Amino acid sequence: MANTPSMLRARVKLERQSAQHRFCLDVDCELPDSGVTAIFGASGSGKTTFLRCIAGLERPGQGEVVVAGQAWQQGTSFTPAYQRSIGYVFQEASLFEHLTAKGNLLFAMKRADQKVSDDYYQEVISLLGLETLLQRFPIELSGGERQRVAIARALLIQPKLLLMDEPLASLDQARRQEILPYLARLREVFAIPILYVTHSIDEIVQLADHVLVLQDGKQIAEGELTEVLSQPDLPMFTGFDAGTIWQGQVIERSETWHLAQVECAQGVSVWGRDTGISVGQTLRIRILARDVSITLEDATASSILNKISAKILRIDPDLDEAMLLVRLQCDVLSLTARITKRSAHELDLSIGQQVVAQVKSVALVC
Ligand SMILES: Nc1ncnc2c1ncn2[C@@H]1O[C@H](COP(=O)(O)OP(=O)(O)OP(=O)(O)O)[C@@H](O)[C@H]1O
Repeated sequence: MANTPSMLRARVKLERQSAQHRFCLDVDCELPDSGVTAIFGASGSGKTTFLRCIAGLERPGQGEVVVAGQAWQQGTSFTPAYQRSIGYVFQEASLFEHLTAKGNLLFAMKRADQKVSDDYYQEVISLLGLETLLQRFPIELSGGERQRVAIARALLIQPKLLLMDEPLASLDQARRQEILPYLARLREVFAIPILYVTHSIDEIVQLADHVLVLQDGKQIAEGELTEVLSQPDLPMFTGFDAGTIWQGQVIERSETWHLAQVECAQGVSVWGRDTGISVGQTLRIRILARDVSITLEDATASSILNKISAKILRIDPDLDEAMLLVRLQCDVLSLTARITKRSAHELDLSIGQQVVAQVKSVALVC
């Protein structure tokens, strides 16, 4: 079969057997060769093992790994890890402690397949905001700064593929928020495909274009971000975490109220908390079903700012016996409301009914 150079092809089967435990990874997927693909799943589902197979750090019994038209594993041929053009960023930035940040970067550049141009070096330094950190030793850097150096180091290898294994997991919430914009810019500026392992749905929403979901070593979903995160039958996106993702453009900011308005479809917009984003910028917003309520008519005296006309498409059971998931259509957008069975009964909700969905602005971050 001819390889499709535009896709990242990964078919890996690997079995681990110990006295107490058997684990089998069985993944067969074609991922986009650009943008960020999030590898998502519970602890122990095989995310790191999958990444290690792509990197050549594990040798699956059966497998095919083709990246940018190059077969790294196929039939009996297996390219060792050091010959694969990969940048790998781990949970903890493992920098050489005896070298400055710059020394660590120069060391990586020697490993690059091609000479690193001054322009590329400067672009990486400025993208990760490292100008003032270059002369410091790792011990003099914060966790977030160390991780930024580690990401720069991975980029300076000029890899064909960037693997990131929970790069923010060792950082506190403030440091994560500090690094996320760098990662978002990295996705925009460099055309390197990124496989990004994470447990965090928020990180996926902010960064990923594509998602691969693993459970017990098997892929249970794969596809475009909004499509996968809206699947009602995936256990990790149901119940308390059920939600929908809307993408839109900031059309107004209110400095008085610290709110921003995002238009997500013709005539469908929501107000959320303003984080300083500019008018005209596009962003994704995750609307959790538990932050959406339903009324039969537009209640004028309400604390809720977002009232959206909607039609009921489906009413599904929830993991919690007391709750229901009401699937709504708002123009071309879908939305889910998580309400009690009692409310659905008292409002006498039915499929096809026209209602008003109320979305709490306080729950939305723009
Ligand atoms: N070196 C090893 N030897 C034996 N079993 C291992 C080894 N590393 C991982 N495993 C097992 O393989 C399975 C997959 O582990 P893996 O680290 O890939 O999961 P993960 O989804 O990345 O988990 P986490 O989110 O906790 O990092 C688990 O059952 C784990 O216990």
